[in-house]
Amino acid sequence: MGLLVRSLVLRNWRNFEEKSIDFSDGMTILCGHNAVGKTNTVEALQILTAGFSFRKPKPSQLIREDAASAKISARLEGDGRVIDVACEVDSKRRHFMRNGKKCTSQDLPESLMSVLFNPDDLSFVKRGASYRRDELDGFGRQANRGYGKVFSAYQRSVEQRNRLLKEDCPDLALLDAWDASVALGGAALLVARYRLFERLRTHLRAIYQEISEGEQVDCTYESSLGIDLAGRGRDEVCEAFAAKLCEMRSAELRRQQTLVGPQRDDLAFTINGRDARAFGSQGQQRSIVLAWKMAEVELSRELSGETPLLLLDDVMSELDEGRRGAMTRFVQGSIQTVVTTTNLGYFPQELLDAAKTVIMDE
Ligand SMILES: Nc1ncnc2c1ncn2[C@@H]1O[C@H](COP(=O)(O)OP(=O)(O)OP(=O)(O)O)[C@@H](O)[C@H]1O
Repeated sequence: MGLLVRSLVLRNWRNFEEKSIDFSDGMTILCGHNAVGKTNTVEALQILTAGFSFRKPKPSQLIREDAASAKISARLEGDGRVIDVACEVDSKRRHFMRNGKKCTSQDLPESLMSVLFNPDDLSFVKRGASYRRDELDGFGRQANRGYGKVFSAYQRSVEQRNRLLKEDCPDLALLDAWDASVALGGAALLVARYRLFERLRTHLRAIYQEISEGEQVDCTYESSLGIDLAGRGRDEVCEAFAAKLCEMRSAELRRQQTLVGPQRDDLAFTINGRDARAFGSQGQQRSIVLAWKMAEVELSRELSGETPLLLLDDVMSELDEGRRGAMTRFVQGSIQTVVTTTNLGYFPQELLDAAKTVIMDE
């Protein structure tokens, strides 16, 4: 089964002064009333595995009110290995450690990746494009350290180019230089992102068909460069990007921002050939996100050779019986899962018998 999270310790973390939790190899259910700290616990697990939090908090928000710093740590065990990961937070930044030595957030997923599914994800198909891009990039950053570096470098170039575009009279020679840098970095990100997308898409199609009794889902990557990225290498994409920046120059000067590139792309889903956003029922759209998360689990396994940690934050109550059943069957396969709920009634007895339940109303 690979590495598993054995235990978690939270100190001055959000609403917790001091809290320790031990996890089972299979499913651990964190059950408790609203605001008891279930999501805060899941967030700590995500930070110690993925290296980031879906809430995108400032460091100070992670520290318990009236405390100066916070610390979370987890012990990972499996296949004869023991790895201790930790994150200390002060008011300005987070400091990561693996086996007592300093490391970066990008080092953590090399030990164990995680896939998180929460109620906000249920509108994955319908929400703004940035939500879908974040999902893809968040997965990419875990799957490959290089992805994170390429992503951050591109983001910095675009920010600097945007700053220049916002000046009263931008220096056009300098803008040319930024165009070259943005096209180069953007092409690297696009090629990496598209490769990841293609592999997720393959799993998505197969899983969706299984959970929806034969309906066909598909997903396309919509590039703001107006090109099909399939089969294109970095040089070709860089050339297309540079040409597009030339074409867009007057519009970008007018609008004072970079209007094309990975930060403008989107994913679009179809069900049996029809646009899932416009025509899909709420249930079908939820099946897409369920299948997408399962696809991330499968691809994590493929890429890292380890089964990721699955974090299901309060989603069981949001799924209808059929989809809850699909999720239940999926987690009954060998994957360590941490689930939060306010109500154990959403879980079949068979699952409750096999799971470890941690009551958090303290
Ligand atoms: N830095 C902090 N210091 C103190 N309390 C905090 C801090 N950050 C968050 N909290 C509090 O933690 C509490 C628990 O939040 P959490 O989101 O984990 O709840 P939950 O158990 O998942 O609840 P629900 O079932 O409603 O989703 C909230 O009341 C929140 O205000």
